[in-house]
Amino acid sequence: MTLTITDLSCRRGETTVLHGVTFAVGAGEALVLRGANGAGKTTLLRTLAGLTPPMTGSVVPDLCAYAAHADGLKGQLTVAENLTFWAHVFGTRDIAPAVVAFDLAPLLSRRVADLSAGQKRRAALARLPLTGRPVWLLDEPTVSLDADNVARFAAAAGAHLAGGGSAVIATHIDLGLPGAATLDVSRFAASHAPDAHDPFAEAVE
Ligand SMILES: Nc1ncnc2c1ncn2[C@@H]1O[C@H](COP(=O)(O)OP(=O)(O)OP(=O)(O)O)[C@@H](O)[C@H]1O
Repeated sequence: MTLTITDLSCRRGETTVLHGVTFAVGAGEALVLRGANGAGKTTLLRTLAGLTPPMTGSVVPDLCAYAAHADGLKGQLTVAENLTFWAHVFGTRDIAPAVVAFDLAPLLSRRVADLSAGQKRRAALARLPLTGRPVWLLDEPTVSLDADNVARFAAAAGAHLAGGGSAVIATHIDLGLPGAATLDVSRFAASHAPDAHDPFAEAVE
């Protein structure tokens, strides 16, 4: 499965942030998004995930599992209850491989609200394989993780790729994923693109 994105324009609020985004990510491949703070990495991921409709181009949210900045877990439920709920939603049965991959066994009976930031992050990331979806969209997935858990996450992402999945990742650290390509979203900055409605735009440039 190849995720092919052509001439995508992405907005945040009323503002067009990215214009003409074009890339492809094949099975087994990862694309690392680069760009300064505010360049539009989160905006692109949210658009790919279907949370914000694109202004031009199209996306396929049903192929994608999105791990956002926010963990999105139910604080009053335990880790086991959160993962079981998630597995049920996506029709997967067995949470055990995800529990092992993210070392969650000691935390299964703990309420998510009582966990540390890194523990919450591990529980949130463990939902990715439970979706069964081929494209992982990851927004700074390693924030709050210690070195051992960064390595665990990199191994889980590597296993996902080895199994024919793909990933689009905004990250400032090198996860060491083999063959990962990079895309600097700044090249698609809408403010750099001529405005089709502004006859003077090209003259100004
Ligand atoms: N809710 C919002 N409404 C309007 N504009 C927003 C909103 N959230 C972010 N923006 C703006 O959209 C632009 C792109 O932000 P985005 O979060 O996609 O950048 P980013 O590359 O992910 O940045 P960072 O590296 O800081 O996480 C920025 O100019 C930002 O100020």
